[in-house]
Amino acid sequence: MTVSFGTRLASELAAKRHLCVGIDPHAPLLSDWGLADDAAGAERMGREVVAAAAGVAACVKPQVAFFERFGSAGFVALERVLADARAAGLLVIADVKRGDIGSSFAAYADAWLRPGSPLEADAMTVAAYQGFGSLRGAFDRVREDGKGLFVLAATSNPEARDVQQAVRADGRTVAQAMVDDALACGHPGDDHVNSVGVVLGATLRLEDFGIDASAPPARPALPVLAPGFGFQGARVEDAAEIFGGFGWALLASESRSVLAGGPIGLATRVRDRAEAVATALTV
Ligand SMILES: O=c1ccn([C@@H]2O[C@H](COP(=O)(O)O)[C@@H](O)[C@H]2O)c(=O)[nH]1
Repeated sequence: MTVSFGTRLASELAAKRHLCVGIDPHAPLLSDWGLADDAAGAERMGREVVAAAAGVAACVKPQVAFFERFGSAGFVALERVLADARAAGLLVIADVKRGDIGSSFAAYADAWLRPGSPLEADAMTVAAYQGFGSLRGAFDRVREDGKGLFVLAATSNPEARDVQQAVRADGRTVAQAMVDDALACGHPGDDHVNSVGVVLGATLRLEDFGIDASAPPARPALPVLAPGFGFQGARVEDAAEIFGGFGWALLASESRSVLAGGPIGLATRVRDRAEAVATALTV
């Protein structure tokens, strides 16, 4: 049996690595770094982030949109960043937020999770708004190839609450149903951490989404990818307070706040954020 994504993530968390460094080559950031707003600039930033994050952060999260905007050259750049991350032993979460009818979604899973694919990552972000079952094409990748999924549940953008706070016919919010459904999927080898997790924004009050963060962690624990720290306003120092029982398997994600300021001092910024979140989540 393949080693599950949940097992690999559990090792990172056991080593108190809870930081996820986002790789978001925004045009103004590339300019700050003295790089051109092109695929070569995005590649250079991505590879420097990987070098700074290796051994310090649990994972990196390339925001694929910032590579995709350069077309095929952007994908080649991303492939090189992914190869570096794999070689550095970092987990990679491709932030692609894919979702579609089952047959098309399976092709997305093939692109981002199939072993040997040029864009292979360890996990990808997915949207289940066409029904949780539409993600089934990725479940084989989870169970057979040891890959992971992060399902959008309560996202950090303010517009999302119209959809995610809506109450379904079964009385649960859409967000809570995503949490429940994610926990029900996974890999048979997931002992401590589930291979399928959710995205919960750090800027939110989870109770507004019908999510009870005070409950003790499930076993295996639901991994939570939490963007919204740093630039969007949440503080990693408050991670335990915000996420309660979800803190056990929390990945606190920061992109712009770590990338701003250029390559000089990048390693120190990554280390500082990694230490701050580890301290916040140490009970
Ligand atoms: O709810 C969500 C889901 C994903 N994101 C993504 O995370 C990063 C956040 O970047 P920062 O610079 O740290 O704000 C970005 O790639 C978003 O697309 C999110 O922000 N919220």
